[in-house]
Amino acid sequence: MSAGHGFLHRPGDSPVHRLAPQVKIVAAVVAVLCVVATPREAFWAFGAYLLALAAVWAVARVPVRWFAARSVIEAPFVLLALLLPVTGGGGRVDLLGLSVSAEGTMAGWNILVKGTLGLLTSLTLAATTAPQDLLLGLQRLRTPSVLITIATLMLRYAEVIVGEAKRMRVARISRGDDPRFLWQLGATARGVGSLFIRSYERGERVHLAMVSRGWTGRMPDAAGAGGAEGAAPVEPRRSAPALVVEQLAYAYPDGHQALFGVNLRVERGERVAVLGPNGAGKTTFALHLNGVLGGGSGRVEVAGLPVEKAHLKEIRRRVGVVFQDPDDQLFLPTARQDVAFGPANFGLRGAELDERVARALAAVGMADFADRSPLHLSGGQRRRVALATVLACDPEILVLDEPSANLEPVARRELAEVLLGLDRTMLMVTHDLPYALQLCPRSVLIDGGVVVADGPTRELLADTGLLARHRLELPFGFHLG
Ligand SMILES: Nc1ncnc2c1ncn2[C@@H]1O[C@H](COP(=O)(O)OP(=O)(O)OP(=O)(O)O)[C@@H](O)[C@H]1O
Repeated sequence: MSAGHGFLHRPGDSPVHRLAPQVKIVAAVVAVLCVVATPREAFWAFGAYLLALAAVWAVARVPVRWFAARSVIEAPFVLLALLLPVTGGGGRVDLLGLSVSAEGTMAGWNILVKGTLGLLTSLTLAATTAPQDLLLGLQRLRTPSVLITIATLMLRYAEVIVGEAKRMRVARISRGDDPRFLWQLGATARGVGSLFIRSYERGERVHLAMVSRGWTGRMPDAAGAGGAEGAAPVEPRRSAPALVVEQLAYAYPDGHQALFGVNLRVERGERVAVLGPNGAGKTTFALHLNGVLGGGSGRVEVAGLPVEKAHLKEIRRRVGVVFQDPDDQLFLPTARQDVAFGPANFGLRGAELDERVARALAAVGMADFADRSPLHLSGGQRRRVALATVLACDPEILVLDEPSANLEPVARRELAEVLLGLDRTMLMVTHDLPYALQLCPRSVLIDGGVVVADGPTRELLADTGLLARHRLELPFGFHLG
C-alpha cells in the first residue's frame, strides 16, 4: 500500500495529472499571484478565475464535492469574513435588511474570494500531483536543496501519520467498530492518541535509519560540508577481526533490560545468521553494531575500532544496517536520491557520488528504477532499494534485519542471489531458518538477551531439542538431510 495517496491527492491519468509537476507549480503560483493582485471590485475577474478552475477540474475528472469536502480548512477565514461587515467602521449600507459596514463588507469579500480561490488552486495542484512529484517539481525549479529536504521530511512524517491512521482504521473496522457512530467517539479519541504514539515510533525508526547512514541533522551541502560528525577517517586495523562484542548489556530508557551480556567474535568475510525467538534482543543487538543504540555496558569493536561517540562517523561508514521495514529506510522522492543520501552524508560528491549510486542500484538489479518514487515500487523492489541505500555507503559489514520478511518466493530467491554475490562480512537477523542455511555458514542463537548457541548453521538447525527450547522450528516439510 502506498501511504502517499491520502487526503489531498487524487490519482488519475488525465492530461492535468500528466502535466510536468514544475509546470503545474509555476501555473498555480502565477494564478494565486493574479488572484491576489486583482482589485476586489473586479467581480467579473473572480468569476473568470472560478470558471477556469472548474474547467481544470472537468479535464482532471475531480468532482466539485471533493473540493467542497476539503475546503473546510478555510472555515476560520470564512468566519472572519462574515464578521467584518458587522464589526467594520465607516458608512453603513442596507444589505438583505441588515445595516452593515460598506468598507467591512468589501474587506470581508476580499478575504473570502481571494482566500477561497487561493485554496482551490492549491487543492487542484495537490489533487492532481502526487506528493513525491511535487517535490520533484520543486527540485527541477532549482528550489534550494535545504528547503526541499525539509519539505521531504515533513511529507514523510505526514505519510507516516496517514499510513498509521489507515492501518488502525482497517484494524478497528475489521473488529466490528464503526467510527461514524457518535457513541464511539471515546474509542475514536483514544485511537487518535495511540495514532500519535505509533506515528512517533515509526518516525523514530525512520530517524534511526537516517542516523545509521550518517545523518546528524545537518544537510550535506554541495561543497561537501555538513553531514556526519566525528573525527577524520581512522584506518582499520587489518589484523583485527571484523567484529568483537564483549559482555554487551543494554536496558531501554523505560528500564526494560533487553541484552544481558552478549559475546560474539566475527572474522572478516564471515556470513553469520542471528537467530532467536520474538523479543530475544536480536534487533537491539544489531542496532548496537553501528552505534545507533548505545549507553549500556560492555564493548563493541569494528575492525579494531571501538564503537564510541568519537568514532561514530567512521563506524557508520563501515557498518551498514538494512532495517526490517524498507519504508523506514526510504523517504526521498526518487530511489536515486535515497541511495545517494548515505554516501553524501559521508562526504561523497559529483561524479564519484553518481558512480557509487549507479553501482549500488545495479548490484541489486534496480538500475532501471533509479528515477522512480520508492513509494511506487513493490515490496520486493523496495527491499532491494533499501539494500542499495546501504551498499552505496560501501560498508565492510552488512547487518540485515529480516531481509526475507514479506517477500514472495521469487523475490526472496533473487535477494538471496544478490546477497550471495556480495563479498563482505554479513550479519543477518532472521526467523527464516532455510534462508539462514542458504546464506550463512555460521549461526548464533540469541535468547533472553544472551548468546545461547553458536556454530555451523546446519548443526544448529539439526538440533531439534535446542530449537524447541528456544521456540524455533523448521518449516513444515523442511528436513535437513
Ligand atoms: N524502544 C523500546 N523500549 C522498550 N523496550 C523495547 C524497545 N524496543 C524493544 N524493546 C524490548 O526489548 C526486547 C528485545 O526486543 P528486540 O526488538 O531486540 O527483539 P527481537 O529479538 O528483535 O524480536 P523480534 O524477533 O520479535 O523482532 C523485547 O522484550 C522488547 O519488548
